[in-house]
Amino acid sequence: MKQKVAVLGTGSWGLALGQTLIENGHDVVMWGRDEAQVAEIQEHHTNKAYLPNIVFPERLTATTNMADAVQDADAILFVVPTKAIRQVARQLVDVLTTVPVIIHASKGFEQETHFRISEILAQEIPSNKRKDIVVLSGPSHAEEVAVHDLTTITAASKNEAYAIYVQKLFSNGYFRVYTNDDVIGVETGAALKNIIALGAGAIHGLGLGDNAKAAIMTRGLAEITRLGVAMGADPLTFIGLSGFGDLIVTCTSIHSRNWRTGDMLGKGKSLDEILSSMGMIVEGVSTTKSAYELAQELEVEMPITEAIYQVLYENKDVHYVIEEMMKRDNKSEKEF
Ligand SMILES: NC(=O)c1ccc[n+]([C@@H]2O[C@H](COP(=O)([O-])OP(=O)(O)OC[C@H]3O[C@@H](n4cnc5c(N)ncnc54)[C@H](O)[C@@H]3O)[C@@H](O)[C@H]2O)c1
Ligand SMILES: O=P(O)(O)OC[C@H](O)CO
Repeated sequence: MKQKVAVLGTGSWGLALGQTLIENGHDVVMWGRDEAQVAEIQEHHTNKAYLPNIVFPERLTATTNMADAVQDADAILFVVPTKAIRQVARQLVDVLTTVPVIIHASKGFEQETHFRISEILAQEIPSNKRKDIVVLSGPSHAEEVAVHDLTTITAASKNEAYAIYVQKLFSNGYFRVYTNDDVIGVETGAALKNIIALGAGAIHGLGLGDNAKAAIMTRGLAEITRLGVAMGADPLTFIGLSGFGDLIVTCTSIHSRNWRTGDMLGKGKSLDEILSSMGMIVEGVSTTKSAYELAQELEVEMPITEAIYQVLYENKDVHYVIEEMMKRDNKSEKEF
């Protein structure tokens, strides 16, 4: 059945998902705070800074007026950077006139509080003003979805009916959506893989070999699983799309902002220089800090995260942190 969906966020992922929904026959209005981005979508059906070669369908409209965007909405998709989720949710509550399904497709933890995104949304949007909150997450670069490259993704909710609602909303011939009931696992896998992608990029930038790439991905998955399980996730989720799947794509794709950031760090550029040239959100940088703090709080061993934290936040040299990691006490692969 045709649905009206408001997409909050006019970045690359919001646009690719908005286009997918339009192609599935739904009505979509995008909300963005950036007047220039909204005007470009309205007038030229493009966002040349984020998805340079894509012309979006004319039916994909955008506005800076949130009340207009969410009017009559059956579903509202949050796809702004994690740091903006709480503030955008507060703005939404003031203008909501329907009781929509809330979906989010962002990846990260709130700084300081370490809340997952669905937790922030549940705190800010009263339960009588919304239906369920569903997480949409998996190995999916906007650049590929926007040109209909085959993609698989997960819709996660404790309430199967709403996960199926989101599955049906987005599924089509190039976009296959699976359901999952492990919201914690899906959100933690999605957030934490960005840290490992920073490391995989750095390994590439340093000119290290394929063995090292395999090592960081495999041992990265081990520490993602350790922290995720300590936060209440099902360990099996981490061998699914939002764990292993997203880890592979983010650690190997040239489209990954996190991988590219790591690559440039490995080549000796400074973090400030890299982030200002990127012009797009690199969630792994703030997630590294949250995960480092969470690991200490929950007493979980995360040597790769710790090493990346030291490079990003303590100005340690990449070669030095790799050497220190390799010198750690011998251990069994099965130690958890
Ligand atoms: N790009 C992808 O391929 C992709 C895929 C899956 C998930 N994600 C996740 O989706 C989220 C958004 O990523 P993106 O790639 O679309 O980012 P982006 O950098 O391409 O765009 C971010 C958008 O958010 C807007 N924005 C920034 N701060 C804001 C604020 N305070 N209030 C309102 N809007 C604000 C920007 O103007 C921009 O339109 C991230 O959490 C990212 O990890 C991205
Ligand atoms: O470009 P990245 O590194 O933010 O990754 C985007 C998506 O999370 C990949 O699934």
